[in-house]
Amino acid sequence: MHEHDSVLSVTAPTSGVKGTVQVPGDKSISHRALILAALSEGTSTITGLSRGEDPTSTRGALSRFGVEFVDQPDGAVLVHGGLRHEPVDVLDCGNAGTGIRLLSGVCAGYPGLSVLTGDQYLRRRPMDRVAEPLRLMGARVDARDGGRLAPLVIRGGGLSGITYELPKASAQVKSCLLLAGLSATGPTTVIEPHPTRAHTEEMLLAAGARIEVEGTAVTVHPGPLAPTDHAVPGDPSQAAFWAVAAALAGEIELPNLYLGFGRADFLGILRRMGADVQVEESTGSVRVASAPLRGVEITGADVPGIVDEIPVLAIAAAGAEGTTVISGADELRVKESDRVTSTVAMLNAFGVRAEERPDGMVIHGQGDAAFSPAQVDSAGDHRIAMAAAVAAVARAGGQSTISGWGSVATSYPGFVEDLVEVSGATVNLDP
Ligand SMILES: O=C(O)C1=C[C@@H](OP(=O)(O)O)[C@@H](O)[C@H](O)C1
Ligand SMILES: C=C(OP(=O)(O)O)C(=O)O
Repeated sequence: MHEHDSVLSVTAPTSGVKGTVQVPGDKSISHRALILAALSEGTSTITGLSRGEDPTSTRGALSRFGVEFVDQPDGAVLVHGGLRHEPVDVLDCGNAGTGIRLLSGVCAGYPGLSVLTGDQYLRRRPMDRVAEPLRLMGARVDARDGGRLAPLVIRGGGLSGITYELPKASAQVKSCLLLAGLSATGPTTVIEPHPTRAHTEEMLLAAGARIEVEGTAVTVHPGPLAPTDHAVPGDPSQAAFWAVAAALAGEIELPNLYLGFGRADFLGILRRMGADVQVEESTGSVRVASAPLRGVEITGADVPGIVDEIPVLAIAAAGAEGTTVISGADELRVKESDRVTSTVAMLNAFGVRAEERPDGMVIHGQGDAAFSPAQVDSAGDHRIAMAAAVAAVARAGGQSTISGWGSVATSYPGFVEDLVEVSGATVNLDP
């Protein structure tokens, strides 16, 4: 896997953005579709799968268990599921936090030895959040740095169900424990401090698992999964880049998005800022058009629903009138980069005044005033890179450069093509 060090130069026209973008298949749902299909005995079909490097790493990891994936000419993927043997090699999860944490649950449930690792960014992210509860279920889990960092070594099997209160809201940790719970003795209950995206419990239910949801408690009962056909809808967190570009300068249509629980809250934030947002729930279509924006307050209860969209929402805040204060967002510090630091550094590079706080940031919006063209370092983080590209085409005249552009391939390999299509920007990619 590359080290994500290419440089994108973007020279923005002054006409803003216009058009329709079909964003890639949802990354969260793609990881889960691959995992659930792999866990069921029989053949599942996945359509609309994200071709980003993150889900592709999950697919590669599952193939180490003997799961077969067959690409069809029409883009669908057939999955001949069933974990046939312990993984024959290290599971390289690449850049994907979702991949390594969900797969840890799978490995804990499988009676064999698994080693999970990832790239330099993933190896800095906390894994004790899954290691500790998996140990409580009876898995033997060891990891670097006193059990905190990947590589992780898991000796799975023989699990007992537990009731576990998550110390922090995390759909990844919830999902890890629910997946492990499929092969435990007795039920496993996960209690969340704030509700998070519900893909795992919804998709497990569709695959025949016994799932109970009561308030913020989700319980899974052990049992086999049935092969299922998964149609992956468009990724709302990728649509957020175009929604912010449109809110600042233009108009964009975004068809076929997942707008279910915990994923579309950025649209509510953009509305609160004053953007013109139209949603057609039945088709998952969203249309966003520019309007004068104003600063908003974002607090801890908002964060799980917009956790991945904050870097690009910060660009909207930078182009708004007034101050935006984001608090309760300390989880941003343990993503692909420290997104409090990298988002503030990106804003400052564009000439926008913004300061870090321990659990968030303060952004001094500059209303209609243009941003300065910038040299931005993505810090190896796809969302920082794409948010910077949005700032460049929506508000910064002249040429901006974004280093570490290669990280975008983890989630949105076709981003540059879509950027050129809707903005008419002149781009140059220096590998
Ligand atoms: O479950 C998921 O698919 C995800 C959960 C979130 O992470 P946390 O669970 O760490 O909050 C999110 O940031 C990530 O991009 C995808
Ligand atoms: C945090 C993200 O992903 P992950 O945790 O899967 O690396 C993301 O896509 O913004």
